[in-house]
Amino acid sequence: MSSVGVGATDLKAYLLLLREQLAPQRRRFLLLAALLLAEILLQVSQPQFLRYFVNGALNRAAEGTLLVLGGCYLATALAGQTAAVAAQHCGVSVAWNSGDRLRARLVDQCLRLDADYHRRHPPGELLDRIDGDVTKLAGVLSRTVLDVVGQLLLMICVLAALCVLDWRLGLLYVPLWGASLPLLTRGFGRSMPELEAGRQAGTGLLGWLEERLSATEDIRANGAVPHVLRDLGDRLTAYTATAARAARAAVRWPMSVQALSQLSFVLALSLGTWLHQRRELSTGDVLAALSYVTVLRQPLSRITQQLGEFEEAVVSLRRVRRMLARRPGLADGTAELGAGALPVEFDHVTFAYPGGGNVLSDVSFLLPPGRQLGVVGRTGCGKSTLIRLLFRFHDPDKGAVRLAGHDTRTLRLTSLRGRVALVTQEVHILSGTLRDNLTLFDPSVDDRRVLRALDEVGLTPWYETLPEGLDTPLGGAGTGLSAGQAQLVALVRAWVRDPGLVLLDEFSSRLDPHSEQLLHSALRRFLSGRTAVIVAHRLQTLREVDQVLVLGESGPLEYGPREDLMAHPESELGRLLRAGEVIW
Ligand SMILES: Nc1ncnc2c1ncn2[C@@H]1O[C@H](COP(=O)(O)OP(=O)(O)OP(=O)(O)O)[C@@H](O)[C@H]1O
Repeated sequence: MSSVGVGATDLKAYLLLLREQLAPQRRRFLLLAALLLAEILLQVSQPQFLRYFVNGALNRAAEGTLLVLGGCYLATALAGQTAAVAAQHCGVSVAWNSGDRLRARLVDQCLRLDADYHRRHPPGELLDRIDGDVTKLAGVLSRTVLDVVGQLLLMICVLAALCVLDWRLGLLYVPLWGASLPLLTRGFGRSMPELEAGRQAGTGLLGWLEERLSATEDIRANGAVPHVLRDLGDRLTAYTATAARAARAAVRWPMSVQALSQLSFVLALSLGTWLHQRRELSTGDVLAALSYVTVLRQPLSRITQQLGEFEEAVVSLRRVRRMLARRPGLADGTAELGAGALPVEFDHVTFAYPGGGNVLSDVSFLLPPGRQLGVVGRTGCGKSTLIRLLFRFHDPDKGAVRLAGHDTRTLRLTSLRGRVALVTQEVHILSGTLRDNLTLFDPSVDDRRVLRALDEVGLTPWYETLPEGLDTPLGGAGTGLSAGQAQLVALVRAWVRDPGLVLLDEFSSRLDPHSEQLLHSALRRFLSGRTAVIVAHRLQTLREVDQVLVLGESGPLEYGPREDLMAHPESELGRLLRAGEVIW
């Protein structure tokens, strides 16, 4: 998509989004249109009352007539203001509703996009799209079309009223304002490249800030605060330069339009005075003409403002569309997984990350349902990658990963991830109650099931200290959890979902020996009757498994029943144990 100017594609996309977002709130949108129309009609009628009032006063009209005219003038002014405020209120509510719907769509899309997309777009960047871009877009979605059409209508009505007042006023203003329209369209879209660069720079800065702020502890612990601040200074300098260019580009165009509207007022004053001196216009007519010319300034400034906002919104629209158009790298399948423990098969699987060498080469194993496999090997040999393939964060380059006989590429992702639980050492505690954190906001999960899972994992004594039980707030300003407790909470999350395959990736690395002891007895109960693949760095974890796969740098080194491998002095597993690669 071109980034220069506002093109037909942008307008088409805007109208499509407009229809999509406004269809569910058609009534409110029509009310907004009616209010804007009322505001315009009241604005056009107001100078007429002024004109008749002044002419009447100068021609000694009856007091009653003057009172009625004055009252009408005030009433139209008041009604016009009321319509403007009501339109503002209605416009904001239409904007918020359409904005919220769009935000929900983007969050849904974000949650579906694959790990690779998230790796390249940090949360700060995504936030800027979900909130910053949508806020800009929502504003113009509700009002731009109505405002531009309404202001053009106002312009036509005012020009007609000027023509009726005196043909010479019409002769001056119709061509003058007619010429202003090409000025508007000529300037429109010119500042797009600068605006786009400004938005992109802002997004990049937010992504950078989010990354650094989430690494606060590491930065402080390593004394890196001054380096981070210096880097921030450099980035802010670059950002300010780009943002200033965007701001300058945005004001160039409205300024030329403003100059035109000032000129038109001076011309009205001169022509009106001249005609008045020649007694061809009454004082009331001159005042009405000046009043109309003042009103006439509004359409230009409102249209330029709306079009300026529209330009910014088009930048946001392009970014939002790019995000919505992004298809997850992994195509969804259609097959569903049944209930019960799932057999797992790796069939000559080879995998490399983009741009890298093979991480897994020709890995094969078959794990019957209800059995547990321990995966061991040196750091970086691909253990977590094997787990990620099972959860279908990635697809193998060669071979197939099968669950219950289905190639994972053919499975519906929601079915796969509903039946497979992944517990890693990275546990995110979300702002919400303990219940929310354990059920991940699924209201259908019964409290008794949650309490039983807490008990199985040995968290009951901790749970009993919580002031509000399952309603205790966690995360944010709520109760904090130690890293070990957080890992146990992650295990409860998995337990509550009753998975047919459990993937554990160094999940017990942050537990003290006592908690680890408790966890392992809980784990035995949890894994009984379920299939599990466990990345193990400790002998105690290995004791939970039936089979062991030893991975080496150039592929699988060994695969077989744990007891056989451990008993065999020449086995790879025995060598790893002796070398301390697996901790006793
Ligand atoms: N998202 C990624 N993109 C590119 N390369 C990656 C990615 N994730 C991991 N790697 C690389 O793949 C290799 C295997 O990583 P993996 O995390 O699977 O190893 P591991 O055996 O689990 O290591 P550890 O025992 O340290 O957890 C490493 O060389 C790593 O640098």
